[in-house]
Amino acid sequence: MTEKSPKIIYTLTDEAPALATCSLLPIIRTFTAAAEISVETSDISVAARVLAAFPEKLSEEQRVTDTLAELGELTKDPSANIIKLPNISASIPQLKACITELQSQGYDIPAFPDDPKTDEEKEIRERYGKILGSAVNPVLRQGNSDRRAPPAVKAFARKFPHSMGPWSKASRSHADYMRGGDFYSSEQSTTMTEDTDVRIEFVDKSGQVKVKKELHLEKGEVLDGMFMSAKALRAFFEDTLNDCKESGVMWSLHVKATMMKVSHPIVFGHAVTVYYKDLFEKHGELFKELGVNPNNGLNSVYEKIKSLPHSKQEEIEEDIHACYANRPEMAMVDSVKGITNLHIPSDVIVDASMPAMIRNSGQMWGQDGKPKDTKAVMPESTYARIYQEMINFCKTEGAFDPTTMGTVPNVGLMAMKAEEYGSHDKTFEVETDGTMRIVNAADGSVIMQHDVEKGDIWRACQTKDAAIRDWVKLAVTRARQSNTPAIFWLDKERPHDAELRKKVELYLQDHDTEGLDIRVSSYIPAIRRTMERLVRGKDTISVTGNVLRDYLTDLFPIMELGTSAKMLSIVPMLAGGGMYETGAGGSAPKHVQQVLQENHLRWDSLGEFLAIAVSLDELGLKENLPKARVLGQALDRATETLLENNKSPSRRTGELDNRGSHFFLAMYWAQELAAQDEDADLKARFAPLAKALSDNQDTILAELSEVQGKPADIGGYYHPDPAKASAVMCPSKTLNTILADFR
Ligand SMILES: NC(=O)C1=CN([C@@H]2O[C@H](COP(=O)(O)OP(=O)(O)OC[C@H]3O[C@@H](n4cnc5c(N)ncnc54)[C@H](OP(=O)(O)O)[C@@H]3O)[C@@H](O)[C@H]2O)C=CC1
Ligand SMILES: O=C(O)CCC(=O)C(=O)O
Ligand SMILES: [Mg+2]
Repeated sequence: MTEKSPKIIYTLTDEAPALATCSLLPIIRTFTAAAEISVETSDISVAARVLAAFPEKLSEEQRVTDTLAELGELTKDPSANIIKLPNISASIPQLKACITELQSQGYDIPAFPDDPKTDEEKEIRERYGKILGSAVNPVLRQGNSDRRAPPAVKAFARKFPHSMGPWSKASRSHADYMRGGDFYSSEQSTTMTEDTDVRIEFVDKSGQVKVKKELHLEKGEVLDGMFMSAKALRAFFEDTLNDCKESGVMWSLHVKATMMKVSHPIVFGHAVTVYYKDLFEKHGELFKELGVNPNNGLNSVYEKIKSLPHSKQEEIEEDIHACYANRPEMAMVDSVKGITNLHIPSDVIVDASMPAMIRNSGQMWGQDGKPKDTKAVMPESTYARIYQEMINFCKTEGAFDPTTMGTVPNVGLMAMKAEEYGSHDKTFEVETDGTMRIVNAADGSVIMQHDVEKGDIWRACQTKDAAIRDWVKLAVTRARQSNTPAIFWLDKERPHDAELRKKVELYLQDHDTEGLDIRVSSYIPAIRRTMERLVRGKDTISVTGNVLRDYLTDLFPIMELGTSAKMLSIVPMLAGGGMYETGAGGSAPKHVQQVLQENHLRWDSLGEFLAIAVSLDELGLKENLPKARVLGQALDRATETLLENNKSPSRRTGELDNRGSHFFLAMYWAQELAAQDEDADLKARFAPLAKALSDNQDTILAELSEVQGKPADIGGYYHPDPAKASAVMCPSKTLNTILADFR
C-alpha cells in the first residue's frame, strides 16, 4: 500500500478497551483491507507516554516515539480520521504503579519524585506532570462534542432493559455542596474586546507582586477567574461529616481528580485530612517527615509508614481505625479489601459514580458490603445541584424506566480546552494571604481580582470565540437533523454563562432556526424540563459547557442504556478532520480484574462498532471511496442485528463475553456485505467469509467459552506483553485461521 492510501488511526489505550482491541483489531483489519484502507495504530497508553518521556534512559529497541504529540499535530489535518478509545487519566498512585511495572520489565526510567528538591528531580517531576491526569483528551479534542444514542441502541435498551433500582420516597440519599466560598460564589467573567496580553499575578500583604502566568487572549475570548476557600471547604467537610454522624446516612465524596488534575486532588486531600483529622493531628509531623501526601489518598499513609518499625505501623493503623469509630460510615470502593472512598483519588470519579448511585436506588456500598442511603458530597455547587434535582425527581416520580424513557443527546462545548477542563496551567494553591488578579499587560489595569487566603485554590478559565461559534452551529445542526428540541444550559446566576448567553443569542442569528425549538435555560429548569419530557418518552438535546458535557453524557446514558459505553461520540474537528470516540465512558478497570481472575471480559465494544462505522462512512465521503461507505453501512446493519439478537457480552463468567460478541459482529458484518448489491466485488469477497464463520459458529463459540473460568496472564497491567495479551484475547484457533486465510 502506498503512503497516500486512505487511513484510519486506531488508538491503543489502557485496561479493558486495550484488551478488547487485541481481539477486535484483527477483525476490523480483515474487513478494511478489502477496500485497501489501512488501520494504523497509535499507542497513547500511560505506559507508552511514560516511555516516550525518557528516550535518553532507554536502549534503541526500547525507545518509543511521542505518539500523542504526533496525533495532536494530526488533529490540524482536514483528512484526520481518528478512532479514540478511552484511556486512563492517571492519578499519582496510578502513575507510580505504572513506573514500577515498567522498571520491573527492565526499563531504566526514573522514580516519580514525590518532593523534588534538586534541579534534576524538578525536571523529572515536570516530565511526569505532563503525563498525569487527563493529558490525552484535551490534546486530541480539537472540536466540540456530539454524543448521542443511535435509534438502534435505544431500541435495544427498550427490548433488553438493564436493571434499575427502585426509588423510595423515604430515601435519605442526597447531594450536598457548599453554599458559599466555592468557585460558583466567586466567579468573575469578561469577554475580551480585542487581542490582549494579560498577566496572572499574586500580590502579597506587603505589596510584593509575583507573576504566576502570562497569557495571550484573543478578541472575543471569554476569560473567567474564581477561587475556592480552603477554610470554607474544610468547614463544609466537617459539617457534612457531623450531619452524617447524627443522621446515620453514609458519607461519600465525588470529585474528578483525574480530569481536574490540579484542583481536585487538593480538594480530595482536604477531605482526607478532615475525615482522618485525629490521625493527622497526632502524626502530622511524622507524616511530613515521611512524605505522606493526603492528596494521593489514605493509601499514601499506608505506603509511607511501611518504612517504620512494626510497632509504630500498628499504632498508626489503630489510629486509622479509631477514626472510623468517631466518624460516620464511609462508602466503600471495595468492602472486602477494605478500600474506602478516600483511599485513592482516582477510584471514584464523579461523572460515572453519581449516575451509578442514582441507578442503584440512590445507594452506595457500606463497610458490610450492603447498599445504604448516602450523602454524596460534591463541594463545588456549580454542577452538584443538577444531581440533587435528579434525586428529587426520582424520589417523587420513581426510578426512570429504560423501556419507555426518551433520550438526551448532548452537544458539548469542548474545543480548544474550553472552560474548567482547560484551566490546569492557570490553577494555583495560594501560598500566603493576599490578592490574585489578572492585569492587562499593556497598561497594568486590573481586569479582575480576588482577595484570597493561604491554601485557597484560585483558577482562570479560557473559552475561545471560535469554539463557541462552532458549538452554536453544531447545536443548530443537530436540532435540525434530528428534529429535536434543544436547550442551552446556561445559568443566569453565573457570570461566565451570562457572557455565553450574549454570544449564543448573537450566533443563533447566523443560522436558520425557523421551526426549531431552541431555548436557553438555567441548569435547574433545564434538567427539570428535560426529565419531565424524558419520562414521557420525549427527547431533548442538552447543549452545554464542557463539565456538563462530561457529566450529562454519563448521567443520562447510564439511566437510559445502563452504560455510556453504548453512545455514539463524534468530535467534528474545527480543522475539518474527524475524531470518533468509542462511547462516552472510561477504561473500566473492574473489567480487567475479572479477566485476570476468571478470563471473562465483560467490556461491550458497541461504542467501537458505532465509531468504526462513522469513521468508514466519513472516510468514504471525504476521499470518494464508495467501498468504505459500503463497509461502514454494512457494519451499522450488522451492529443492529447484533443488538436485536442480544449478542452483547454478559457480565457472568462462562457466558458470551467480549470475544464472543466480536465473533458475532464479524459474522453479521460479512453476511451484510455478502447480501448487499452496491459493490459486487465486496459481495463476492465476503460471501465465503460469511459462510466459513457461520459454518464454524459452534466450534468457535466452544473454543471461546472453554478458556473461561481460570486466571489469565497478560504479562503486565499498564504494559502487558503483546503476545500474551493477544493469546488471551484470541483463543479460538478456528476463528484465527479463518481470518488469516481470508486476508
Ligand atoms: N474518554 C476517556 O478517555 C475517558 C477515560 N476515563 C478513565 O477511565 C478510567 C475509569 O474511569 P471510571 O470512572 O471507573 O469509569 P468507567 O466508565 O471506565 O467505568 C465505570 C463502569 O461503567 C461500566 N462500563 C464502562 N465502559 C463499559 C463498556 N464498554 N462495557 C460495559 N460496561 C462498561 C462498567 O460497569 P460494570 O463494572 O458494572 O460492568 C464500569 O465499571 C479512569 O482512569 C478515567 O480517568 C474515564 C472517562 C472517559
Ligand atoms: O479525560 C478524562 O479524564 C475523562 C474524560 C471524560 O470523562 C469524558 O469526556 O466523558
Ligand atoms: Mg465522562
